[in-house]
Amino acid sequence: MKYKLSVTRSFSSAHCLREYKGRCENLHGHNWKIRAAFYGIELDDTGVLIDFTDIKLHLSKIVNYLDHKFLNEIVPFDMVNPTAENIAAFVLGRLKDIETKNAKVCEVEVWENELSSAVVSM
Ligand SMILES: Nc1nc2c(c(=O)[nH]1)N=C([C@H](O)[C@H](O)COP(=O)(O)OP(=O)(O)OP(=O)(O)O)CN2
Ligand SMILES: [Zn+2]
Repeated sequence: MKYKLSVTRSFSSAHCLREYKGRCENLHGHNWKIRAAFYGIELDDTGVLIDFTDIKLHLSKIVNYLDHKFLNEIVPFDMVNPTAENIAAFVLGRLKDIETKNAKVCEVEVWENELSSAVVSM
């Protein structure tokens, strides 16, 4: 069997898309939502793949870094366009810090709004 756990957080921040031909090149904001998923096949002795609390804590730290910021001014988005795709990839990379023997980060989904999201997966 395979197990997949998800934790979701939200934050608000502003961005503008460089080289974008349209209104999104102008400064604007979103109420972003992020879902991070871990997968694995082996549970520990307590029946847990990875503690939701560990994911929540780490995801909250990442979200705090992004919250109420102008994303284009903070690393890595001072160099990399702050698209939903690039934000998802950034969060996925940071979540590798809490991977365990049993649980690996497999997917991050970032919503710009209720209707549009980007998913990056391993
Ligand atoms: N593949 C991607 N496409 C776009 C991204 C992105 O991150 N990845 N980002 C944008 C802009 O951020 C833009 O703000 C999105 O605009 P839009 O889709 O028009 O949505 P709005 O939140 O502005 O609301 P609407 O009311 O639906 O216009 C563009 N594309
Ligand atoms: Zn936008």
